[in-house]
Parts: sequence; C-alpha cells; structure tokens
Amino acid sequence: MADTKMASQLKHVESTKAPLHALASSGLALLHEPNQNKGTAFSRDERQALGLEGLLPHAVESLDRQVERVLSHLDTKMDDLERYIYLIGLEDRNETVFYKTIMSDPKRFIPILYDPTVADACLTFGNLYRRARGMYITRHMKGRIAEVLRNWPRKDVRFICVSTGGRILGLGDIGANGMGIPIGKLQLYTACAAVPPDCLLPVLFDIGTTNESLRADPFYLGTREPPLAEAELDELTEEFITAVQEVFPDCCVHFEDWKGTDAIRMLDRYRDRILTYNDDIQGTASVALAGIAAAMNITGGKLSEQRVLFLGAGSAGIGISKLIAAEMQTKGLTAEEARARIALFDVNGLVEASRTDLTEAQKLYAHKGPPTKDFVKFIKEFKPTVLIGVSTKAGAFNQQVVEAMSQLNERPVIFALSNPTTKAECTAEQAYTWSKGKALFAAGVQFDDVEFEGKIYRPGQANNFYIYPAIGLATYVARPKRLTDECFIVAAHATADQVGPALCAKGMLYPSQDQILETEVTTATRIVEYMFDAGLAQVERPRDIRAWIEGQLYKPHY
Ligand SMILES: NC(=O)c1ccc[n+]([C@@H]2O[C@H](COP(=O)([O-])OP(=O)(O)OC[C@H]3O[C@@H](n4cnc5c(N)ncnc54)[C@H](O)[C@@H]3O)[C@@H](O)[C@H]2O)c1
Ligand SMILES: O=C(O)C[C@H](O)C(=O)O
Ligand SMILES: [Mn+2]
Repeated sequence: MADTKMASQLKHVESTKAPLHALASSGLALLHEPNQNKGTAFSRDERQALGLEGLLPHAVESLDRQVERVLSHLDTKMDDLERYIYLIGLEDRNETVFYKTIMSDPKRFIPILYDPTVADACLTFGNLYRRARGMYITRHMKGRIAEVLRNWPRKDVRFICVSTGGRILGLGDIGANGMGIPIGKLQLYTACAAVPPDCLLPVLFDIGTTNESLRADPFYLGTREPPLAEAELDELTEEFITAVQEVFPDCCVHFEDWKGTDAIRMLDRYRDRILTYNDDIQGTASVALAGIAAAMNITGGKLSEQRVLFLGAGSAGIGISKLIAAEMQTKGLTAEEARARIALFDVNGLVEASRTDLTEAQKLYAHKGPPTKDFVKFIKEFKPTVLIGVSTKAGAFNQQVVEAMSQLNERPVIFALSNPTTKAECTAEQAYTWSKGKALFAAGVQFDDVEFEGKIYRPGQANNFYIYPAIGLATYVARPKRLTDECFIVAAHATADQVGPALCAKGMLYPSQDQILETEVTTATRIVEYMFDAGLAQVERPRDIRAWIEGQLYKPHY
C-alpha cells in the first residue's frame, strides 16, 4: 500500500523510473541488498529460483575467488584513503565479501578501515560521500525521535554507537563529518569480535558544530548551526535515550567521540540507568591498564607502586586515572593513596588544588603542590614511572621529556595515545632513540618497528579496539543488565595475560593483531565469566562458556 503510494509519487517526479514495488519483487533487488547479495557466487539453481538469470555474468564463483578480485582491486589503489573508499563501497554491495576480506588479514585492514585512515575519511566526509549508512538524528526531530528511529528497517538492534562529532580523535569538533567514527567502530565489532553486523547501528547525533569553516563548506552534510547549549543537549539526549529503549529495547548504547565534558556527564547520567558505556573513557582506560599490566610483567614492578603522569586531563585522562586508582585500591591502597600516585597536566598546566577551572572529576586528582606549567620540571619532582599522553598535542613528549623519564627509570613506560598519527605526543622512533632503547612504548596508532643500535624494537598499539569489540561480544551473548567498570578491569587483565613470554621478550605490550579474533574471544570469555559471577548476565549460564560464545560468532560465508 505504502509502496504503491510512494511509487505513484515517484512516477510523478520521474516517469521513466520503474515503480519501487516492481523493483522490490525482482531479482535485481537482491543484488542491491548487501547482506543478502552473493553476486557472482549465486549458484545456477539460485539464479533460476530467484529471478537472477541473465542479471549476472555466466561464471559462478566461490567466495574466495571474489576476495581475490577485491585484493587485486586494492592493489591498484594509490593510497589508504582510496582503499577505504573502495572497501566502504564493497560493504554497500556485498557484506559477506567485505567481512571475509577484512577478517582474513585484520592486521592489514584495521589501519585502512579505522584509525589512522578513518581520520582522513572524516575530514573529507562531505566530499567523499556516496551513500547513506546508519542514522542521523538532529534537533529538528525533537519530539519525534522514536518515530524517526522506527525508520530503521531492523528491529533487533543490539548496539548503537553514537557520536556528536564534538571531539573526533584529536581533530576537534568536526560535527556530522564525524560519522566515519561510529561506522568504523562498529565495523570492528564484527571484524575483531565477530559480532553479527545486522544488529549494529551507527548514529550521528547532529547537534550542530562549533566548526565555522565546516558550516561554510558547500559540501558539509550536517546542520549548519552552532551546537546546542548544554541544557538543550541534555534534553535532546534524554529523548534519544528514551526513544532507543522504546524502539530497540535490547540495545546497548556505546558513546564515542563526544566533547570530553559531554562524554563524562552522559556516562555519569546513564551508567546506572541503562545498558551503556563510553569507549573513550572506559575502553581507553582498559587498554591503558592492559598495557601497564603487561609492562609490569616485563619490569617485575607492581602496579600499586607506580606513579602515573598524564598530559591531557579530559575524558581519556580522567577515565584512565579512575580505572588505575580502582585497580590500585584492589591491591590495598586507600582511595587517597591511589589518587596521590596520579598527576595530570592539561592545556593550563598542572591540575592542582588552587585552580578554579577544574571539573568535579578533575578535582579528585588535584595535586597538592604549587601551580606549574613546566612539564619537565614536574617530571623531575613527581618522578613518574608511567607517562601517558592524551592531550592531542603532537610532539609534546620531546627529547627533554623522554630523557627525563629515562634518567628516572630503568624501563620508563611511555604511551603516546593521541590520535591519529599526526597528533601522537611522540613517535616510536623518537621514544626508542631518545630513551636509548629503554622505553616500553605504545601509541594509539601502529607505528612501524624501529631499529636502534642494531636491535629491532616493536611498538605496541594502545588502542581501545583491543577492548570494546570484546565488551560488545560479551554483551551480545550474556545480555547484562549494566556494564560496570569491573567489566573493563577484567578485560584489561584478560588482554595483558595474552601477551606471552615471546612478545614480552620483544618489549611488546599488546597481543599480536594477526589473531585479533582469537584474542578478543578469549577476552570476551573472561568478561562473560565475570558477568555471570557478578550476577550481571541475564541468560542462563552455559556449562562451557567459550564453546557457547563460539557458537554465536558471525562467520563471513554464504
Ligand atoms: N589510543 C586510544 O585508544 C585513545 C582513546 C581515547 C582517546 N584517545 C586520544 O586522546 C586524545 C584526547 O582525548 P580526550 O577524549 O581525553 O579529549 P578531551 O578533549 O576530553 O581532552 C583533551 C585534554 O587535553 C588537554 N590539552 C589540550 N591541548 C593541550 C596541550 N597543548 N598541552 C597539554 N594538554 C592539552 C585538554 O586541556 C584536555 O584536558 C585524542 O587525541 C584522542 O584521539 C586515544
Ligand atoms: O578511535 C580510536 O582510534 C581511539 C579512540 O577512540 C580515539 O578517540 O582516539
Ligand atoms: Mn574515540
């Protein structure tokens, strides 16, 4: 009925086009359904039964042959952004070939689909736009968000990854251009942890942008307004969350790349009310804790004896501080003792008690000492064993900083977590060269191996993709009521425990990416065990948790 009405309207606009209902009943529609399309892999029998005869070339191909063709196409592309555009187009045509390709070589494809290439894709989102994916919620839908969400064709949505675009990687506020991030994050749920793609929905919560040059860009695709004021944003978010619960009652809301203060406020507001987490706060904290735990296995040090200094005191810095302090408390420290082992610098210098610009979350970690903006001097006083960059300030860990850390520590732990590559606080080469090979180093992106004085050093990639897909898989199978910080602590240890002696010997702090699915299923198994033990899971406990999880994994085949 609706189809007929729409079809007649369409005819009115452009009479040469076939009415929609005619297309929907033809085999051709199947070739345009990426999650059902097999393309040249449709068998002769299927072609006959589904009205596909004559619509495909003669050859009937295997999935492996289709993947081979994709790989040969990729070889002809000039750079990773071109490969990204090609792969997104492939996902639009044939989801099975897309995931088969990505999952056959995750180490190669993660940096193409995700960080750092996704940064370029976001910056040029309006220019390279080809086809809609996911949903866009704007202030103009106020009062009707539930109605709009019902336009999504699937009802069994289990995860929404939602961004305002307010803080995309270290690129600042890029508004609706940020849509590349929820899309990419959810692709990794499937690529790294085999969560079925059908239950994933990327959402760009378009609240406007502070970015005036984007608002003036003719190709910009978002609302061309300054962002909503805090009270209005909170009201619209409340309507969105309520609507999600109504339309997709089993859905977990994954917050990603909101402006730091918004991120912290929303997590505080919703963590005890709904099934939700913030990846930049909790996922990042978990991956940082995993790297520190792995470093302790190499140095023999105890986590509760570390002193941790941050450059950057936003959603990531505060999130990591909180999880490290929680972990230290499980080792016998009081909350006050744990927080005293943590210090943060931000754009205005040391986070210390006399400052009047601190948020409630920052005040907990305010240092007692006098104000200072001298980072190197403070390193010499505070004597950190671990240095973490989450500042978006490229090059902030200069030679003086790395040398100061190396004078204080036999094996200084140095994490330059700001993304993408151009924002990292230092490069792997700088960390190893300036520390004379002493640094235990990781960054948000994967830097190449470094040769220093005849020895090869392999940097870790401290990126939350080691954690959130496993959290997603655990949530998918165990259907927990809530996600707690303990889930993220369990995930951190499960990840660190998979860095075996061979990797430790090379100074590696994270498991290898070749076997990322195996790694994340192992991590998810530990999280699920914890969810059952803690009474969070809402399904019956199976006898063999690992086998039960493996039985529910998405497999890219026809
Ligand atoms: N590797 C990962 O998995 C991962 C995860 C989350 C965030 N990050 C990266 O961390 C960075 C920060 O993210 P966030 O969510 O905390 O952002 P945020 O906006 O909440 O916080 C940024 C912080 O950096 C401080 N800062 C800005 N310029 C500075 C300067 N010149 N010197 C010192 N401090 C400065 C700000 O004052 C603020 O405290 C981003 O680049 C992001 O890509 C990486
Ligand atoms: O997206 C990433 O690569 C990690 C992180 O969530 C970030 O915001 O930088
Ligand atoms: Mn992020």
